[in-house]
Amino acid sequence: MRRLTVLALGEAMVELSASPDPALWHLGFAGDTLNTAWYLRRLLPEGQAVGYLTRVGTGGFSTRLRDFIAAAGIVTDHIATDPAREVGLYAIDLTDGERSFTYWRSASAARGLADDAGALDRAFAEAATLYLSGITVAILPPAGRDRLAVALARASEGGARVVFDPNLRPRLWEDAATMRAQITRFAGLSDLILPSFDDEAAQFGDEGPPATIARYLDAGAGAVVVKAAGAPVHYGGADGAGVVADLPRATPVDSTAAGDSFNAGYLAAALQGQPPEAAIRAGHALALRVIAHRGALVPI
Ligand SMILES: O=C(O)C(=O)C[C@H](O)[C@H](O)COP(=O)(O)O
Repeated sequence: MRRLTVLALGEAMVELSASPDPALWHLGFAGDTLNTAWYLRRLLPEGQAVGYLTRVGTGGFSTRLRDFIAAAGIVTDHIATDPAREVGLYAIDLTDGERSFTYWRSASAARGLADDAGALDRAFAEAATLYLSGITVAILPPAGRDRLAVALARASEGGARVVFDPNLRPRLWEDAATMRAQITRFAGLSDLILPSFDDEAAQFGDEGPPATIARYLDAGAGAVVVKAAGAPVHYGGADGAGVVADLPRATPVDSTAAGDSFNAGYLAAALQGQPPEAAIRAGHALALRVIAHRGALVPI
């Protein structure tokens, strides 16, 4: 038995989200893979441990972030410290409930999360499922991406399952061609990919969700579930193929973390043995609750 049911890896940041009073901003903590880990911790049974792997600094905000993750019940043993750097920050701007982000993260400690190959191997050996995103890869220097790919391939050979959300953020990448090449590379190392159709269409030119599925299966992914913001969800690959069409829709208060929470709902259901269609419904139901509130992490 591996100690961790899921180990998520990536960057957690200080989050500023607007409040009804325009002069007041709410300060929280979030980051795409942390959001998924946070919801997973709430959805999985007590005995199934969820861990988070990142790097933080030594200052007050870093300490508070680490305490926040621990207080959520997430295992923090794989959070390393960089005495020379600090955690990043992002703010959510809302236009009719649709979110856009402003980042201050270019020198964050998390950019070094793959600096130590031995630490990656030791952490990955403890986890049954490894969860990462395109943002996890985007923030790394080229050598970090290579170390991460090697460690994931080794873990996969050792029996770990790799789950990847491409979470395409062109602004975080040096250029679009590198983004597409690296996303395709990490997709090829993954057992399950959870892309969002609008982003995939914009960056890869996919004509419909079946094209997204075909492209990622061609890249070497095991299975693909294409999120679609309330439109029918298509899935294909090793777990079977189909479309879930009759999903309820809602107007978001804040769409932040819709995708991250869908992933948590999907994974929690799949880890309890649910088939893809039931897992998709569980993911969608959680995302609907999350977009009814401001900020990425909302009480459920
Ligand atoms: O952009 C980043 O680096 C972040 O991690 C900030 C956000 O918390 C997530 O990106 C939300 O993700 P969505 O589910 O796509 O709304």
